[in-house]
Amino acid sequence: MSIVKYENVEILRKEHVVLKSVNLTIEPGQFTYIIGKVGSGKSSLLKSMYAEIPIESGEAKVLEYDLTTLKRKQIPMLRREIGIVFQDFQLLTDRTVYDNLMFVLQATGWKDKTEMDDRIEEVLKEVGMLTKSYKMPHELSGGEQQRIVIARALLNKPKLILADEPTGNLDPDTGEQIVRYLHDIAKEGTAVIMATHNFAWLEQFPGRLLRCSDKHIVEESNNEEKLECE
Ligand SMILES: Nc1ncnc2c1ncn2[C@@H]1O[C@H](COP(=O)(O)OP(=O)(O)OP(=O)(O)O)[C@@H](O)[C@H]1O
Repeated sequence: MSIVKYENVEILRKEHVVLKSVNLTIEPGQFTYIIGKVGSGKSSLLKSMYAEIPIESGEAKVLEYDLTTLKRKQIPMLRREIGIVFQDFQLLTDRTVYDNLMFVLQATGWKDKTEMDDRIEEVLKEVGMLTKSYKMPHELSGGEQQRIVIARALLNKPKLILADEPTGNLDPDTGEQIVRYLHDIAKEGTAVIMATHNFAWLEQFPGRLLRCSDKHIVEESNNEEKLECE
């Protein structure tokens, strides 16, 4: 089963067409970059995938959910299966890393305390942040916070991760580490879609390249071998 299947989709923001005739299929384990100018629709495309923006026309499926008929009460179920790494979903500043992660587990129906602790430990280990679980977010650097955001996105073993400019505010080395984590996650079978302005990453972390341009999604390359950048 494809992770995302869009056919002839149109995406509007306040009655203004942002993207049209979007035909896009994302398969498990695919690592996809979305590039394009400021305001070209990268975030809007990703937001449509977690039902933040409605799909006005066309056919759109994400995992087993049909976005065109999705009921409001199904949205949390869909989001539980997607890891979201977005500026709009920062860590809660009033609680520790551990409590941030626990909050998500509780909100998504986990009950067994030992299982919850084990899962928190696993995801923190995965992003190299095991020793930071009792830190408050403000005690962490931007890169460390972003790693925790990724750990949080991994909690429910998502089949899809949507990341919007995950390296935006980071220095190049820390940014590289973040892309490396996401790329490794894709190698283990999770589809990752990452909007970015910096597609130089492609050299180091091969993937599929889509461009938002002139209200369309253009496939620049679908070759996961090492690619030449512009
Ligand atoms: N909340 C909103 N309400 C109405 N229009 C919006 C909203 N957010 C974005 N838009 C419009 O939708 C279009 C696409 O914006 P979007 O944020 O998807 O672009 P982007 O490619 O992600 O840009 P950036 O590189 O700046 O993140 C722009 O014309 C923008 O003005």
